[in-house]
Amino acid sequence: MRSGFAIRPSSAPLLTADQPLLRRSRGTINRPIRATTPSPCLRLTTALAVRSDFQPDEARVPAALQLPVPPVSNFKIALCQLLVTPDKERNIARARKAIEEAAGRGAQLVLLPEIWNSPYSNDNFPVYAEDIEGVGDAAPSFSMLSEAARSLQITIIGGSIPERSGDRLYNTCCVFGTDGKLLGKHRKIHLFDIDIPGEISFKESNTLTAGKDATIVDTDVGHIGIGICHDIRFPELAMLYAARGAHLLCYPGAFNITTGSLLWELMQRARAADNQLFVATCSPARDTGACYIAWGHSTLVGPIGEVIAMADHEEAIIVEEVNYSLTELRRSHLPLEQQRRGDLYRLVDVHRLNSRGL
Ligand SMILES: NC(=O)CCC(=O)C(=O)O
Repeated sequence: MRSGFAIRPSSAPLLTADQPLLRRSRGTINRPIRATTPSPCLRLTTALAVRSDFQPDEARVPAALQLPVPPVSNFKIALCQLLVTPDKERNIARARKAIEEAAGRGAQLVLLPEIWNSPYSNDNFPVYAEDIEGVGDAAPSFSMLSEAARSLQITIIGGSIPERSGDRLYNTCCVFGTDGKLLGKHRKIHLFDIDIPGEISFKESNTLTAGKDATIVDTDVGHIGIGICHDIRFPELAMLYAARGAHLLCYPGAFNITTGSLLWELMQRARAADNQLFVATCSPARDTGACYIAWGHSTLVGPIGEVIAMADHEEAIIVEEVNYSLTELRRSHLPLEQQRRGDLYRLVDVHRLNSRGL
């Protein structure tokens, strides 16, 4: 272990590719529904009626895009669960070291936590914010990520940092390609405003402005839909990414210890299972002395909602394989896309509808 990060072996997938998806021996799955076979004529009528009613293509407006062939069939992803301190320089140096270690362990994609360069608080956001369109010293976190991606020739989803743009602040995730260029930028679209008396009260909207765009980035390791923490609670965003042909969803996130235990894993597994794709999350490590205590437990989830690897709450680097053939396999077992009821419900991708042909 070169850097002193705790490395936790990944837990085994709940199901592997050669295991049956559903248990066969119990329940009603294999039981005949009818005691008698209906006449061929009746069967044909039923089949036609079902087909014309279902309209699966219309359940996504515009219609879902075909899943593009990914540029790689499998690759290693690293989730760098970092301890965040008030010392910004230290945070940047520590993140750089973690990225290098992850690349040394074969990661082609590195994911960092939400707000990793600053303590997570409304007082600190303006102090640690960077103007990522500025040059040189204006954005040391941004510059480090770009340099690391280029020199290590990996893709980096740079967690998030407070971004200053004019007189506004955003919670922003920058994605860098293997040449160090910025491929895309996601500004958190669902701000985290919560008030559970006696437990937790936090209002990101006191200092931050919500982003206006869903962000899907075309990288060397596939089409990646980006959300930041609270964004994961909104299934529509993940569905929209899936309909735009995402291979993987990445959520830098800092759930808290009140909601984290019940919901952090559940949200990730639900987004993965709903959409039959991989979901990766990355949290800061837990610091019980901090004003906001992160839940930790950065996770990689596979396309039936199975946990492939999960950190505990201390600092750690998880390096794990993403194998896209599993996505194809799961979708062939259970073709949800063809079973949708466009006659009953629809998801409208407003931007794609308006811009036609995204
Ligand atoms: N930083 C966040 O968005 C936290 C979200 C969270 O904890 C939740 O319960 O939602």
